[in-house]
Amino acid sequence: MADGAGSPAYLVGLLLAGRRVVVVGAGRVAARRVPRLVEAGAVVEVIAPAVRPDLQALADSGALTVRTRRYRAGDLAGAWYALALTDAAEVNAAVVAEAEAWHTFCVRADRADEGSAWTPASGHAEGVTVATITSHDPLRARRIRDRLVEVVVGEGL
Ligand SMILES: C[C@@]1(CC(=O)O)c2cc3[nH]c(cc4nc(cc5[nH]c(cc(n2)[C@H]1CCC(=O)O)[C@@](C)(CC(=O)O)[C@@H]5CCC(=O)O)C(CC(=O)O)=C4CCC(=O)O)c(CCC(=O)O)c3CC(=O)O
Ligand SMILES: NC(=O)C1=CN([C@@H]2O[C@H](COP(=O)(O)OP(=O)(O)OC[C@H]3O[C@@H](n4cnc5c(N)ncnc54)[C@H](O)[C@@H]3O)[C@@H](O)[C@H]2O)C=CC1
Repeated sequence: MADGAGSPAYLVGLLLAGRRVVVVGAGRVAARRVPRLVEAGAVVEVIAPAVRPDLQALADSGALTVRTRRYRAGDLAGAWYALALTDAAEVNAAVVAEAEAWHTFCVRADRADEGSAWTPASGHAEGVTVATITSHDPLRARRIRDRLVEVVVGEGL
């Protein structure tokens, strides 16, 4: 990458309301990201053999669908966006490969460069959404996000 080019990602705001999003894996990373997808109005399907209780509770409330089983080829059919968030590299690779075949943008949690989308650190304040992407430094992205939210609130921007 050229010096100063920054992250290779092109930042975009997806309007996901009513659109199918498939999340493979239902652990810690999924628990952080799935509520944001639900807030965006996405039609979320979570697929995993072991589902965290907070995600199961969201499913029980009708906010999303859970399939308590392993990922199978074909699960991404009709998805606009997908997230490969399992702790098994070969499964995440298979999900990304299926997403490529469908031309569905897909995050890969364990090896981000192998996916086709990245999750920014995002925040909301005063009717504004801020989002930050670094280059493989998520904790820095989180710090910058927190500061941007403070500035929006504190300075009334
Ligand atoms: C590139 C990206 C792609 C993507 O995943 O979308 C990615 C990738 C990876 N993250 C890894 C690790 C961690 N990520 C977090 C946290 C966050 N990660 C997020 C985003 C992104 N992470 C994408 C853009 C990031 C950017 O470049 O700016 C945030 C901002 C947003 C969100 O997740 O919602 C959220 C913080 C915001 C919040 O908290 O609000 C923590 C902390 C924690 O989990 O508590 C750890 C443990 C760190 C430690 O312990 O040091 C690993 C190694 C995995 C492994 O070891 O296998 C990879 C893999 C790789 O870089 O290839
Ligand atoms: N990108 C990021 O922000 C971060 C990425 N990671 C990485 O992301 C991955 C996931 O991390 P965690 O959520 O902490 O893991 P976790 O162990 O909490 O959850 C893993 C989930 O994957 C599911 N799973 C396993 N095999 C599956 C299969 N065949 N089909 C469908 N689901 C399957 C499990 O049932 C479980 O729900 C790990 O590789 C970890 O290193 C970790 C922290 C942050």
